[in-house]
Amino acid sequence: MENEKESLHVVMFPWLAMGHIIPFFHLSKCLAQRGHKVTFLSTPRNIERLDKVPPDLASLLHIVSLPLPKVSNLPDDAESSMDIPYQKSQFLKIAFDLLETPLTTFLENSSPDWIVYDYASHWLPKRARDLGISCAFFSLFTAATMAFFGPPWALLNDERSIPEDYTVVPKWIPFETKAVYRLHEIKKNFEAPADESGISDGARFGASIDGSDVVLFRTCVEFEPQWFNLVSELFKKPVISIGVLPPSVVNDENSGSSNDTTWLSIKNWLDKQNQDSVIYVALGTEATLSQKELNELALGLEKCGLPFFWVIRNQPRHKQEDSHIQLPDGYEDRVKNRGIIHRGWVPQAKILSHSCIGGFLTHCGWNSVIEALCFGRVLIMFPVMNDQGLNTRLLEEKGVGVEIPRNEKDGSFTSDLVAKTVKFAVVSEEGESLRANARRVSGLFGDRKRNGGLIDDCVGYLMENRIGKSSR
Ligand SMILES: O=c1ccn([C@@H]2O[C@H](COP(=O)(O)OP(=O)(O)O[C@H]3O[C@H](CO)[C@@H](O)[C@H](O)[C@H]3O)[C@@H](O)[C@H]2O)c(=O)[nH]1
Repeated sequence: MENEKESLHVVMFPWLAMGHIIPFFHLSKCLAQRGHKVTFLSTPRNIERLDKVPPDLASLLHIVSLPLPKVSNLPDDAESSMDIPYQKSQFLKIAFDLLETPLTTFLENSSPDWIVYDYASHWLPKRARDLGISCAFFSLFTAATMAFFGPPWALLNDERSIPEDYTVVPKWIPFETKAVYRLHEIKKNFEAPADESGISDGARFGASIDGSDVVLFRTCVEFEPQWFNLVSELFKKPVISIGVLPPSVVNDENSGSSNDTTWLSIKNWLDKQNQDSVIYVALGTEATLSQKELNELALGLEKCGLPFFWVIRNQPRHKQEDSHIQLPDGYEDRVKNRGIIHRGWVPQAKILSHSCIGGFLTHCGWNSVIEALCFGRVLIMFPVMNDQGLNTRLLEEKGVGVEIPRNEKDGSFTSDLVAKTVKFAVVSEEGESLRANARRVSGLFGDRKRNGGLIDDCVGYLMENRIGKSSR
């Protein structure tokens, strides 16, 4: 044990999506806070989008930029899923796969103890293993979602090939559950044909899990115990919960983040609203709406009569066909003072932490759900794609939110049902049990001590189980 280092060097390598880069960066800070060296790898434009490294962590947390190789059909400045329409995401994966060589060179030169990686880099475990580096696959998806996706053998063989296959409970789930996709949700996932990058997302997941030494989950085991036990069995390898990484909005106030001016003007409006009254509306960084869907959502918010703060993401600049999508004529004047439409990036966790927020109309991306439940906000659920439908089913079962009713096949919905669902969740007497459940769950999700303890345990595991434990 004489040569054993007392601290780790961990390399973090997320997929090129803000919903992945943000939690990888968050975990990086947690590791550095515990005295470990961390190298966070991403591409230049994504690195610019990150909050600054806190000065007290600068000596341990290093950001390294890997230029994204150019590929045809991918605009030069597109470096994350937020920059392109979903249908083009396979081209981003082609470029990402070309990072295999520069990443391997980096690993050869830096010899870290561990690399923590995401689902897209299916080639990474083999490269790391050849270099004697331990591999941790970091799941930014719930255990329920990962169990539904399946064990590596099912993923690698692309057991399911048509959307309908995903609307039934798979054979490897041994208990009753409603956690399946609706047809309209899974059809969206089929809009990015895998053959362009040569490998399906399922196979990427399969190889990433299969090649790992351990799977880390960003989840709360008490929230989904049955699912967590199931993934341990399905993956046939160590599976660890690192907790939910609750957002640290108080500390961020002093981080000098570029969001500060935006935040001050948003806070100014939020401060004027009554407690528990405002609907925060945001659909993450990837989901897009058709013109008809945008209209219905807008009219529903107008009809509900409650104050709202709606973040509308700038459509990807390269999505020509969407450039005409607009709010209904005169809408912003009609809802003026009661409804704020914000275009562009906002400090979402800070908004959700504000006491005026009475509910969150969300697409149910797992980061958004965690942020909302840390602050006990009831969910009005509007899943669009990816894992969002599966999250919605789990959250409905847990009684912390209600889904806006939609046609199962084509996803159509009405503004009247948007208004009715919002009012049910946020102000109705019948909705009180949902609100109480969401507040109760914040005791689990927002418990910093318990979540911090899980990171400590994870660090202990990484220290004990690195391949080159006593040789570096
Ligand atoms: O203006 C914005 C927009 C987003 N965010 C943050 O960006 C993250 C967005 O993540 P999420 O809510 O999970 O949505 P997506 O960006 O859509 O996330 C992708 O990644 C998630 C994690 O794998 C999946 O659950 C989603 O389905 C997938 O679309 C959250 O931390 C938000 O707080 C901001 O801070 N400000």
